[in-house]
Amino acid sequence: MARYFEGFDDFNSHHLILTCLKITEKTRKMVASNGNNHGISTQSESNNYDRMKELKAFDETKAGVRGLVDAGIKEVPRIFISPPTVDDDIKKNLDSNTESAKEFSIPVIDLGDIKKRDAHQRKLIIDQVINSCENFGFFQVVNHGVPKNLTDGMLEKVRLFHEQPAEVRAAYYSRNLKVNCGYVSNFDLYQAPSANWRDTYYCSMAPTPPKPEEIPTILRDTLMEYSGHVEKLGLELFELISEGLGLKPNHLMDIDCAKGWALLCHYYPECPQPELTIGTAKHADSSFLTILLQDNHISGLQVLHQNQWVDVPPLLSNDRLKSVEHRVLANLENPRVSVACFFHGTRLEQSSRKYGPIKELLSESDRPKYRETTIHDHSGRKRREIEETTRWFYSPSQLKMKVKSRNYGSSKTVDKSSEEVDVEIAAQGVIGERVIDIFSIGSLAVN
Ligand SMILES: O=C(O)CCC(=O)C(=O)O
Ligand SMILES: [Fe+2]
Repeated sequence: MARYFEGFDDFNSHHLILTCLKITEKTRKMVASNGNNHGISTQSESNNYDRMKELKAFDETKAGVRGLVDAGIKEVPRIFISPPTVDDDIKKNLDSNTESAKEFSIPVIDLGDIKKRDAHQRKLIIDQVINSCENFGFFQVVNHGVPKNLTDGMLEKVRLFHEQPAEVRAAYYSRNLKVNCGYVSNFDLYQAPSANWRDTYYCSMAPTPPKPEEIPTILRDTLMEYSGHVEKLGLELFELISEGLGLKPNHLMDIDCAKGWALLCHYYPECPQPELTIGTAKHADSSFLTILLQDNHISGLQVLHQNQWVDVPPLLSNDRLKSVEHRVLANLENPRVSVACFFHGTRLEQSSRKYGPIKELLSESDRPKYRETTIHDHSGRKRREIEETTRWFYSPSQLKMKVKSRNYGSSKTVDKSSEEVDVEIAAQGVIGERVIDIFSIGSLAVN
């Protein structure tokens, strides 16, 4: 461990370029001469493992996972190795072409000319959206109105950003997520049980858009153009989903679901031992809606459906009223790129808007199951506490609670009265958690 990062002792912002170059050279030589992992411990070198120190050393390179791969790493460093309790099915599912997984395929919805469709045709599309959301939690859309040259261009620019020399990327590296835009490897590097094989450029687009000069030149124009299109698509989907729920078309917009949103430009470098780590660990998005543009060539995205990991082939997609679990596998051969657009609502501390069950959907027999909460309260520390204790999934159509334990091993569905649910949630200290499930409408992948 010490050897690889030694040269970073004198690392500071004034000497950023010089130092990075020096270390990269030094590391290359070391890899060439030793053929080892630059001193970062791997599975085969388990003695003297100081995880926190290694995380910090990795973070301080500001070069991300791409930097490790460029330095010629041959084994996955231990900080990236997924503990078997969290994802011990990774290896098994690297080949998800199992018979059971093949039974399912992701619904594909054609949104073409939605504005020009008559009421009957529009209703058919809305039904498809709502059914896919309820039954699958994820769907792909085609004819979504985002031009192909723009989606291709966006993916290419993201790739170029992450493949710039390390010293150029390092200038954007920031773990201070209060800044509008930045580059970072693993937002939760110091909290997660293992690091993801992934780097990210992120940009918060609303409610306060970035100043163009805040965005790296290599991404600037394409990112701004793409974000205009993806926002339009998001608003369209919020409208369809509102209508599908039997609400006014602008209901979800009126409650500010589209008011705050961010773009995450992910890059998954090729990985020497993909069976030991994961690109993105299993999770459910906490946004109201996620629109995901994924790589045209490299697969890896999988959605959990009826306890099976189902591949999401490169194409355009989405979910409803439950936030489906998904993950991205690491892969041996080539880097993978994706752009996730999260409509997360107003997360600002000062925003007092509260979210809870949609009142119009409640009735005498369908009473509220959760108390109201603000997005700010719901996210951050509470979110982590929730993940460490219990995950709750609520599908209003089924009126059932799904309880998932942290070790992902057990899952059961139970019917509860609202009083029982409140008591149980209060006991866990996660009051108000329903905001995820009622509004976390899901993920939409675009190609
Ligand atoms: O890269 C992907 O395809 C998925 C990323 C993702 O799930 C996320 O950012 O929440
Ligand atoms: Fe996600």
